Amino acid sequence: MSSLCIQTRDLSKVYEGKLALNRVDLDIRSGGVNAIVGSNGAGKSTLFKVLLGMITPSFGEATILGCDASKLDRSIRQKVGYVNEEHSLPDWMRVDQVIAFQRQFYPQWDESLFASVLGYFNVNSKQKITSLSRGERAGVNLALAFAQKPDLLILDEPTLGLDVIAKQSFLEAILFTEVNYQTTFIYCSHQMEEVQRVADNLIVMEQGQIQHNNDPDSFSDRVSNLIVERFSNWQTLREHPKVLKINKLDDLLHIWVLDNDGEIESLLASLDAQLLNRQAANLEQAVNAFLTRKHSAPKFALGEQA
Ligand SMILES: Nc1ncnc2c1ncn2[C@@H]1O[C@H](COP(=O)(O)OP(=O)(O)OP(=O)(O)O)[C@@H](O)[C@H]1O
Repeated sequence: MSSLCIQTRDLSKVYEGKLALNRVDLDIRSGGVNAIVGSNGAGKSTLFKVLLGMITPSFGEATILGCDASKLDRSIRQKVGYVNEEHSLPDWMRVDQVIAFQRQFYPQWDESLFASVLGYFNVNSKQKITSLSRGERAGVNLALAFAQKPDLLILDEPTLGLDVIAKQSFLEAILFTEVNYQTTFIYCSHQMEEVQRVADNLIVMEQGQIQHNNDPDSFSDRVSNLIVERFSNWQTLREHPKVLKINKLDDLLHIWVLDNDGEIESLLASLDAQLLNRQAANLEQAVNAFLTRKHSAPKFALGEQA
């Protein structure tokens, strides 16, 4: 059995009365690619910041590579890479100066890995960081993180702003590094096709809690789509805890159900609704339906009457 690279118990973070992490118990095994998905504000970045010792939890515990996250020493920090969503870099430096600066802190620094990742971006090493485009800045940041050859690489929305080719290369770099250097990846993304392609494990966060921590297929298997003819009081189904979302399509309703055990079918029969089809969800549909359930929404959607 492989060891755990992350373990949290009862981990909670409250910001000025706002609960961002709600008693999170999370185990992540060493090795493999772990994708974290969740709505905006679900607590993904907060979780990363606690794990990296950048903020202190309100209560509970977090361990990273066997060490208390609030007491990480240099030897552990050298084994952990982090790329934040802003791709923050020292704007006043040139690219080659940033490389020289970073390299000295990482004994495992791999120049050829740096060059391979950065090779997908048209970056001149004499350029000032401030002159880089958003995608180029992301490219430099990712190349720096990969070149450190960390045991654990945490990436917060790494592909935001990358073009299609750069995105593809980034995914290939993840797979290459994972296989060749046994790096554990934890990255959050809103792009399900990416997650489908690279993730061995899927962590779904909702309102500061972990709702799934297992392989992506087992999550898709939990969601099914019941297609029924539209009936008069269908809106009442929206309140059912197993109903994630209902789409109206012409005279049909697509009812997305979590952990379907036949209860919704029985309910439909009692309402004289005709079930036309039952379909399995793919990963994108499953995540989309799941996150709709508790997603913030205005009292009246755009175009609806108050
Ligand atoms: N410094 C802060 N002060 C107050 N509230 C905060 C602070 N940082 C985050 N929050 C709140 O905590 C919650 C979780 O935020 P977090 O950034 O962790 O979410 P996220 O899942 O990373 O979201 P996104 O996908 O939009 O990046 C949000 O409701 C956010 O408004």
